[in-house]
Amino acid sequence: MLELRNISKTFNPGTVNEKKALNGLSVTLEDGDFVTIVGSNGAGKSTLFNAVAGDFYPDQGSIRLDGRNITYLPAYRRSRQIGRLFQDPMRGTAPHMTIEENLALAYLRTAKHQRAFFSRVSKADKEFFRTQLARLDMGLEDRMRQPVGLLSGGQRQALTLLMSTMVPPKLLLLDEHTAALDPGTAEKVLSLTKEIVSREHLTCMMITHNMKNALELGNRTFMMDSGRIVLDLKGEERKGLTVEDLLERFRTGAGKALDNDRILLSND
Ligand SMILES: Nc1ncnc2c1ncn2[C@@H]1O[C@H](COP(=O)(O)OP(=O)(O)OP(=O)(O)O)[C@@H](O)[C@H]1O
Repeated sequence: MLELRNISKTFNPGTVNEKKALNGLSVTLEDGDFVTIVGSNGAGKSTLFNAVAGDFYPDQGSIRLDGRNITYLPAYRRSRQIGRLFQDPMRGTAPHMTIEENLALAYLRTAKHQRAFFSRVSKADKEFFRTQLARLDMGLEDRMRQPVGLLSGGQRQALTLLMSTMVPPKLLLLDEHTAALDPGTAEKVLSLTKEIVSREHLTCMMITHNMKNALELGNRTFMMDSGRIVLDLKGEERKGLTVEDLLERFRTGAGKALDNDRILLSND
């Protein structure tokens, strides 16, 4: 589904601030892979997502999505096939528009349902939105005419998740999408994530600083350091691993201890 070949990206080349954020990274994701990603501070996790989403073009290497070379495809054209959630629940939704209008925008802009005018949201579309919202189990189906700005962070993040997956994307990128939520809400949004990814059979990558989540969710875990994937754990090798095992494997793979202040500060 996703094939990255020898991707490199250096920021501020030739200056004192030069930083090699991605360093010849190669990996292939199979259809339906749900990969959790952990790593040290500045390992290149978000940069990897930025490269895949097309926020910049890599200095070298190639990116293929579902067999198509998208290395130099502009971000706005990839966004129809790649869903993305960020840590900040305020990103991804328009606060002054209603829940229904936000859903309609997300729905109508996808290739399959692309229609010229917003006014063409049909009664059937609205009913579809209502059913989808009810699945979130947050009562949002009864608040469809309310502006999104009135929702809590967790409700907004759940809505963004719905907007990104209502028409299943080829790839879903989750960049610490529950890190800014309180523990109870984070758990709820994570369980929704699990449910949607499994129901829609999505191919998904999720960056997390929660090592337990990294092992419990998905079928595969990448550990990143210095712009590379130093460990790619799946199948039997991944089963039964504890957080301590994971830290030890990282130490062996990267030749140093995992250095991430968010992991160290979290009580998870
Ligand atoms: N646009 C940019 N300009 C300059 N440097 C950048 C840019 N984006 C990222 N970097 C640098 O590239 C390196 C990788 O950053 P990235 O945000 O991908 O790390 P990360 O693994 O997501 O880290 P963290 O867990 O700390 O969020 C860091 O040293 C960062 O400062």
